[in-house]
Amino acid sequence: MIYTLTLNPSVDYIIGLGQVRLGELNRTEQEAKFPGGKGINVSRVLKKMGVNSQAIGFLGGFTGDYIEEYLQNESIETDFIHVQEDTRINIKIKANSETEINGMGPAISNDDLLKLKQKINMLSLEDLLVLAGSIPSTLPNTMYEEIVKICSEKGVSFVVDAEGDLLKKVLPLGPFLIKPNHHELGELFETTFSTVEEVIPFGEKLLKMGAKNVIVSFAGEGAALITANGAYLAAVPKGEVKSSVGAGDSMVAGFLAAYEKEKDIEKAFRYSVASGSATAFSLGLCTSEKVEELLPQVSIHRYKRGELG
Ligand SMILES: Nc1ncnc2c1ncn2[C@@H]1O[C@H](COP(=O)(O)OP(=O)(O)O)[C@@H](O)[C@H]1O
Ligand SMILES: O=P(O)(O)OC[C@H]1O[C@](O)(COP(=O)(O)O)[C@@H](O)[C@@H]1O
Repeated sequence: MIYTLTLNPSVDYIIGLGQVRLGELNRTEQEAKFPGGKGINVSRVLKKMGVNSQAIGFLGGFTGDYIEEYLQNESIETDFIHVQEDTRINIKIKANSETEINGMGPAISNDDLLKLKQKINMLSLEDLLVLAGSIPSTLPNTMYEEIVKICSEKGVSFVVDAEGDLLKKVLPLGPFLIKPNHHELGELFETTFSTVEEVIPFGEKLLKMGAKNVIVSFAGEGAALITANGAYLAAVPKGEVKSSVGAGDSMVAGFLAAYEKEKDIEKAFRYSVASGSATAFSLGLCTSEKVEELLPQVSIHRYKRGELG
């Protein structure tokens, strides 16, 4: 069974307007609300692809109720721990560019934390845990490390989609997959990238640090998959971006759904990219039909060393 852990879920409030004028009254021209948070998005896209998962983490207040009900209406299994304060609301502004304001999240008590660890302790060898997104500001930033240590003792495979130290610290324990975007990868190594090829040596460093498979996304510019058996580059489909919120999470879900079915890493990468773009071209997450439609437009080639010139 796949479990997705969202320590800091959100209601994503997406607003569209021509231009944002700071310090003035702005009115929206378009708005939408969705349950959000990286693990929750992974569970929702997995479901669309016919793969069941259980969504776990912390939810609280009216925003937490909204998320739980939404997931239950989509027949997604949930087992959240309920906390006192409200789950956060993340604001996504789509004007001439995309701006995000993500909340810090509710307080989590020691009791709640203990309940979560008990839940993780019940996972077994056949399970896979996706740890995705930020952690509420009251939790120690060793949180992922602690959870991953439990997984590693129990032989549970795990995937991590998180930034900075949260990601770095879990690498020695051997995540099956990590998916930084090019900004996050750049921050890890204190550098910047201008082409997708440039990320490959840094993906290889992450393999040496312990990751088994690394996908680096580069928004509309392409994506790279780096594995012990070689690296692949993907050109992403062209289209109109409606909202890229959840595109990265859709890549993780697309990869896992396809890998679960055929255990073919290159095919899984193709699905991953098609799923990311299908979400970017939608308001909300992708549908499986949109992913299938985009698949032929994802061209993948094996990267040959020296290609960089
Ligand atoms: N402008 C775009 N055109 C086509 N696909 C896109 C575009 N922006 C994002 N995507 C798709 O979404 C994936 C993830 O986007 P990215 O912005 O790199 O990740 P994240 O959402 O994690 O920041 C990309 O690999 C691609 O498949
Ligand atoms: O936990 P974080 O890092 O604040 O991110 C949470 C946000 O990321 C999302 O999961 C979207 O992530 P991606 O666009 O990277 O796929 C939103 O639903 C949510 O608002």
